[in-house]
Amino acid sequence: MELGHQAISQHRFIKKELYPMIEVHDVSKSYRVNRPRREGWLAAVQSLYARAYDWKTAVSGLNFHITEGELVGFIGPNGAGKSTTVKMLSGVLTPTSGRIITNGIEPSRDRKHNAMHIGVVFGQRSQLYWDLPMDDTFRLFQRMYRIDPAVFRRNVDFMVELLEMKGFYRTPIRQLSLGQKMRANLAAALLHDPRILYLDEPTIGLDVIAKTNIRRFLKELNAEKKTTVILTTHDMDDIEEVCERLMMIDDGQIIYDGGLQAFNSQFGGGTMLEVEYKGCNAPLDDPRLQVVAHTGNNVTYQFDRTDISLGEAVSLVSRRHELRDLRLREPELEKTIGMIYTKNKRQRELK
Ligand SMILES: Nc1ncnc2c1ncn2[C@@H]1O[C@H](COP(=O)(O)OP(=O)(O)OP(=O)(O)O)[C@@H](O)[C@H]1O
Repeated sequence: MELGHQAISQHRFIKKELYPMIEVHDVSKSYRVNRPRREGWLAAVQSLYARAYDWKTAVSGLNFHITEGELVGFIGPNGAGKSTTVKMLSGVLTPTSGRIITNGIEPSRDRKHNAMHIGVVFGQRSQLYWDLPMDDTFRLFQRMYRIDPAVFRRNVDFMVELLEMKGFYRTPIRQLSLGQKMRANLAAALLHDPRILYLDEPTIGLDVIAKTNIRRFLKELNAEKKTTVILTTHDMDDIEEVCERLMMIDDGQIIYDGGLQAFNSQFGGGTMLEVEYKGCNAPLDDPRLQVVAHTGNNVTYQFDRTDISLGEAVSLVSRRHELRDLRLREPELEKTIGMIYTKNKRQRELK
C-alpha cells in the first residue's frame, strides 16, 4: 500500500455531460502567523515597531472537480486542511494562489451572489435565533434571500415532512434537543434551494437513530433536488452511508480522490467471502476469487468488487458445490483510514 503524498485520482463518477459545480485549480492557502518573540527587553521594544511573522501553509496544490449532484465525503486527520478548503470553497477565505469556481463564480470575489447558491451547516454553530421558533427565523430568511412565496412554502413543507419536524416547528430553538436543532439547521440552510450544501460534522453527538435520519435525509435531498453535498466528518459511517466519492486530505494535500468501493479494494484488501461447503473440499479456481484460507470444507475467498460483483461471486462459489453456510466481511473503512493516517504521520516524522 504505497500512498505517500501523491494524489491518486481514479475518480470514476465524473460524467462529462454533467455541470461542473466545483472547480479547484492548483489552490494553495497560507496563513500569516506571528513569529514567537525573542526574550529580553530589546526584543520587546523592537517588536512594538516591527512584528516578525512567518507563513504557515495549510493546503497546497489542490486540484479537483465536483460535478452537480455528487455526494462527496471529505476526510482527513486533525489539522489536515479540511476547514481551510471548505472555507475557501464557500467564499469565507480567499486562496493565496490558484483559482476556485463554484457554480460559475469565484466564491471569495462575489460573496453575495455566492451566498444565494450555497447552504452551510458547520457543526454545532447555528444560524437560528435561540429564542424564536424555527418558523419565525425561516420567514426572516425568506425575506433575506428573497425566496418566492410558493417556493418557500414548498421547501418548508418538504423539509418539515422529510425531517419529521411537525412536532417542534413552533417551539423556541433553545428548547430543542441536539438532534432536533441539527434538523432545524439543515432545513434553514436549504430554504433557498442552494445548489451546493457544505456540511461539517452533521451527526456529531447524535444518537444512532438521529444519525440515520440525517443520513437518509441527505440522500433523499440529493435524489430529489440534485443538490451537490460536500460532507466533512470524522464519522466513517456518515461516509459509508451517504457518499459515493471520497476525498482524503493529509498535511494539506489530497492523497486520495475516488470511489468508495475502489478505495476499499485498493487499501482495505478487498471483500472476504467465507463459505462452508457441504462435504466438498476443493476450492473454486477463478482468477478473480483469491483463496486466502482453506481448512476442510471451509474456504475463504477474497475479491475485488470492482472486478466481480457480490452476486456473481456468490453464484460462482455455489455453482458446482452446495453450500452449508456463507458469510461476508467487508473491509472496515475506519480501520483502513486509521492505518493510512498513521503511516503518513510516521513518514513525515522520519523526514
Ligand atoms: N487562522 C489560522 N492561522 C494560522 N494557522 C491556521 C489557521 N487556521 C488553520 N491553521 C493551520 O492550518 C492547518 C490546517 O488547518 P484546518 O483547520 O484547515 O484543518 P482541519 O483538517 O479542518 O482540522 P480539524 O479536523 O482539526 O478541524 C493546521 O496546521 C492549522 O493549525
